[in-house]
Amino acid sequence: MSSDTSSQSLATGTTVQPMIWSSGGLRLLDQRRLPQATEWLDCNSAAAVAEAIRSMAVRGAPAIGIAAAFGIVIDAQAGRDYAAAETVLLQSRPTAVNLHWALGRMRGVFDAGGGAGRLEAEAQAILVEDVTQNRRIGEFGAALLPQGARVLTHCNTGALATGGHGTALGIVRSAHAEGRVERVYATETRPWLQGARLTAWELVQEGIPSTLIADGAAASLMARGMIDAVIVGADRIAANGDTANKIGTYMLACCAARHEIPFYVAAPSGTFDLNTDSGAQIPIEERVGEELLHLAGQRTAAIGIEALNPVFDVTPAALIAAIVCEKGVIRPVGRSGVERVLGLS
Ligand SMILES: CSC[C@H]1O[C@H](OP(=O)(O)O)[C@H](O)[C@@H]1O
Repeated sequence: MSSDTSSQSLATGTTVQPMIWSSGGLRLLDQRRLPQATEWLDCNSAAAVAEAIRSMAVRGAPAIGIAAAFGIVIDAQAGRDYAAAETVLLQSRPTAVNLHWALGRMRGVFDAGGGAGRLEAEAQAILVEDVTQNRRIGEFGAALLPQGARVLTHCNTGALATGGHGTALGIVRSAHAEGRVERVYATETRPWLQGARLTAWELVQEGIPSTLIADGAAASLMARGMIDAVIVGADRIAANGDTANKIGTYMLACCAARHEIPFYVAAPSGTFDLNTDSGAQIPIEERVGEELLHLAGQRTAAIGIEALNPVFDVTPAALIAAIVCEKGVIRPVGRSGVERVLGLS
């Protein structure tokens, strides 16, 4: 394990790692336990990886895709049925298109006759490429920020949500390294608290000046002139630039527009779904209401109240100042810009 770990950390070049691959098994940092505890889940089947994704032990669009790719490798090495592994992984969560994108790459290797060894190489390539892409996103995104930027971000888009470095939080990391960031305001991101538990943990570890705020406080900070830019991640970007991301993102985009604050989306090209014309067709995951009625395992809501728990929403392209991907900055945001920057026109 230690040799694999060191080789992997050398490969990805990041300190915070949501997963460690050792031939025949995938170790996942259980993000449900952070920041209070650092516990690892050992997954020895595609089904176990799928359950880890479904239960959000591992989460974040790129990280979901990478974990699923290794789930395919585990079952291939064990001689289990390829289609069964692919199906159980595809069914784990509906919104993040990176899951479909990564499994599509693995399917391509398999259909071309690739065995377990080639599949393992493809999964490792997806992981290493993701970190490289995130660093490019960081460079492109940092250049958009003013000196002394005060940035608001939502959910967790850091190393924990990717193969390393992060997307929106990757821009923050890169901009901070250039001395461009004065402070990061992280929303707590109810109900799963990715901001309070995960983003805050990453920012504190990196020594980046940061402040946690309630989700409902974001608009007033904008109104008080405390925010220079909003940067969020994405789970699926439609062909016209409409973007699905953590619930509450659309609200932030509306408030940013009201206060003429640039609203940026950061995502690798594997988050774009050109088969989906607009945000109206993006499947939005609804999770059990129990997640809303409880906090840290304690019931908080009145007994008898019903709960509605969509965990993503869609921000129309018109509210997005730019989408930053590893191939460049898409601005204005629309179908032609998406196709041009992705090299499709
Ligand atoms: C780097 S994309 C991370 C993306 O995924 C999060 O959702 P979840 O924590 O439910 O997987 C959120 O939408 C982030 O923007």
